[in-house]
Amino acid sequence: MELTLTRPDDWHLHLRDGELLAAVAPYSARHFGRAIVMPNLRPPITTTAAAIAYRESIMKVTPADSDFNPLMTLYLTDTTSPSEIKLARESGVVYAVKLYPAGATTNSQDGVTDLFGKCLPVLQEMAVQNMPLLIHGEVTDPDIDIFDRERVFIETVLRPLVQKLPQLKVVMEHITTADAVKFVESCNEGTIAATVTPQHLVLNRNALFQGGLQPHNYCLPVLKREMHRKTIVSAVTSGSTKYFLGTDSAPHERQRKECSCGCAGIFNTPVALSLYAKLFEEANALDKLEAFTSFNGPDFYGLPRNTSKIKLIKEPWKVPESISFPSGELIPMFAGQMLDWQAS
Ligand SMILES: NC(=O)N[C@@H](CC(=O)O)C(=O)O
Ligand SMILES: [Zn+2]
Ligand SMILES: [Zn+2]
Repeated sequence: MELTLTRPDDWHLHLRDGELLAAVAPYSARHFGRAIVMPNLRPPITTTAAAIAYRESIMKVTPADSDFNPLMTLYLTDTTSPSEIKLARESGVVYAVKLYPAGATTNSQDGVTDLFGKCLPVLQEMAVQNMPLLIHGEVTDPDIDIFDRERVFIETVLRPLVQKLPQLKVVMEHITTADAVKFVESCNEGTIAATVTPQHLVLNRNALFQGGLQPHNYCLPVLKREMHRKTIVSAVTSGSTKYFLGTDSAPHERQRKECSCGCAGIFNTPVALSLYAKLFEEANALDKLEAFTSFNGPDFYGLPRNTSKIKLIKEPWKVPESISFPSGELIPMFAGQMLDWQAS
């Protein structure tokens, strides 16, 4: 079997910098037309000037024969100014602003400590500039069970935010719960949307402990119960335009995953399209795959859909065991396993 799709975009991607950037960028450029590039570097990308410089370093390692277009984001802090949002909009390079609650995930230590107390003027300016807010939607209170942090964030931050600023475009990134699906369904189309990763569609939390601790299945928000996975699968395969592809591919060098306190993040770019296709096939919804991978994202961002195509062929292939780069190696999601769909 063979499918031809409009070239997909990745609306949530970590490209990192330095050697890691050079190692992973070609994998994204091979399959995706554009990607929303996350700003959680050290130091984070908090200004338009830094975003422009970061984009140049991505372009330097993008293969010459690809027209991969990185769409940049700014990292929201307690001190981001409304004028920075104006600069970002005028740059034509920055397409969104990312909210990391301080302490919620990898490199979020410079994130926001009090969204309504510190960031309202910036959020208002974003609504005026039609600049989407992308959210890592988890509370950081250590007393809240880690499996409940998304649900509590929806109740305490997201719903009040949408009520206060109904004009602001919001993407709830990497949704993991039935609560998130219910929230997105209750909101206006075109204003609130969600990205969904391959891992949250094909794995539940058992995958963290299958036969022993599995660090390469560890990401944030952490995998949830099967009930949540099933609800997310139904939502994305329903044909709703509110959901779109965002891999959240988040590479960490092998030793930083396989150690006594491993980093959160799954390097899934090499297998992402393959897994999305498998999932839609199993749900008997292959006819809805292209909207999820290639239409809903650009439509939400108000950008043109890609014009070039990509082929997905149902032919078994083996995921590499590891991918080396000069100072280390990366273990991709499903390393060494056989998958059905191949993208080319
Ligand atoms: N998803 C992850 O587990 N990690 C991401 C950060 C994020 O997207 O939350 C990373 O940058 O490593
Ligand atoms: Zn996140
Ligand atoms: Zn991410």
